Amino acid sequence: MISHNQSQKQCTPKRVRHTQKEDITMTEYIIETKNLTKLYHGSPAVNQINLQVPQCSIYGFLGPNGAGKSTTMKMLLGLAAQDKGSIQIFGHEMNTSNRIAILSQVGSLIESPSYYGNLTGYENLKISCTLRNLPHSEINEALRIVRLDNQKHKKTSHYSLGMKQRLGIANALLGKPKLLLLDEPTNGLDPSGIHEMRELIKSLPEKYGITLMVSSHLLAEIEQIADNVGIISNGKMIYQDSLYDLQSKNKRELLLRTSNDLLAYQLLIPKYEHAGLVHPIQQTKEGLLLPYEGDRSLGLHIRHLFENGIDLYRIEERRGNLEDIYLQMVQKEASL
Ligand SMILES: Nc1ncnc2c1ncn2[C@@H]1O[C@H](COP(=O)(O)OP(=O)(O)OP(=O)(O)O)[C@@H](O)[C@H]1O
Repeated sequence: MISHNQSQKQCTPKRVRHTQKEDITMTEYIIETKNLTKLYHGSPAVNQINLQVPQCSIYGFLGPNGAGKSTTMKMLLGLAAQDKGSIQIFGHEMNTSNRIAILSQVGSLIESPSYYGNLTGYENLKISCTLRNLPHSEINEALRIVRLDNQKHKKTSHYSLGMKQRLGIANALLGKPKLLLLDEPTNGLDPSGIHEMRELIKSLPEKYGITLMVSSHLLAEIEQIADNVGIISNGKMIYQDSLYDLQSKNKRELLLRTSNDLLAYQLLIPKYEHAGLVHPIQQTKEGLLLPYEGDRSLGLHIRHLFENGIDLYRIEERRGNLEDIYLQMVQKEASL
């Protein structure tokens, strides 16, 4: 059973700002790699990455297909040998003598789990406990955390894909790990399965003090669960910071809907062109998209429109599309 202590909130997720490295001690990173590199046939699948996963966070490891996410996770789990660089987990540099002890506190779901279909979820976990020399008493609590306790006596051949994935997480939770590595855990799930998985992942740091590293090729997925983000492309880490910092890269804009958008455009454009901006206003189906303005200059614009007989129906603050920023980063790396 996940112990009483572990069920209590042990830590709150830290939103570490990587721009303030001087404030961060080494032990605040539960995983830290230095120049971690993996070569396949002489070319790097993972190229000198310095991963920094803060304790009690959900670290979203984002990158397109083939970027090197699985290879990185496999190296962290000792399933693939690195060619260069070092891995530190729980503050200890991994080597042949401490690897097993460190990894005994790490749970993972790397590939789609396979089960004995004619056995129940409970029986499958029982086998896993026996093989890993873990007490069977942990099984019920792990099943409860992933909300499969009502389905534990069903054969796994009758489980949905979402249930199989959650059983995989229950299996990873056996042994009460402090760290969980999940490789694309929502792959192939339907919207309700994705929602359940997302809620489960989000609950783990606060409720059970578990740090998670979760990979995905979908920014929208990572955006909904992660505190910190690492973006990998072509084997290289091209961005690593808090999700908040990534989101703040989004430029703010204002959407204006007026009684006469064309005239409003003609009235406002000279004000921006005087300031030297090129194509500052976009005419869209929804209205005019303007650069973000402070209260005073926005007030002047509104008065100008009003004095020219234009009614203002709506002003909304908009953020640019984070997906575009992500794609630009990835495409820039791919073109180098
Ligand atoms: N065993 C292997 N032998 C040779 N090349 C490999 C091997 N495993 C992975 N690669 C290559 O390494 C690169 C990174 O693959 P990896 O599976 O780590 O990417 P990924 O980001 O996890 O992608 P996906 O989202 O598609 O799973 C790819 O070019 C892949 O073809």
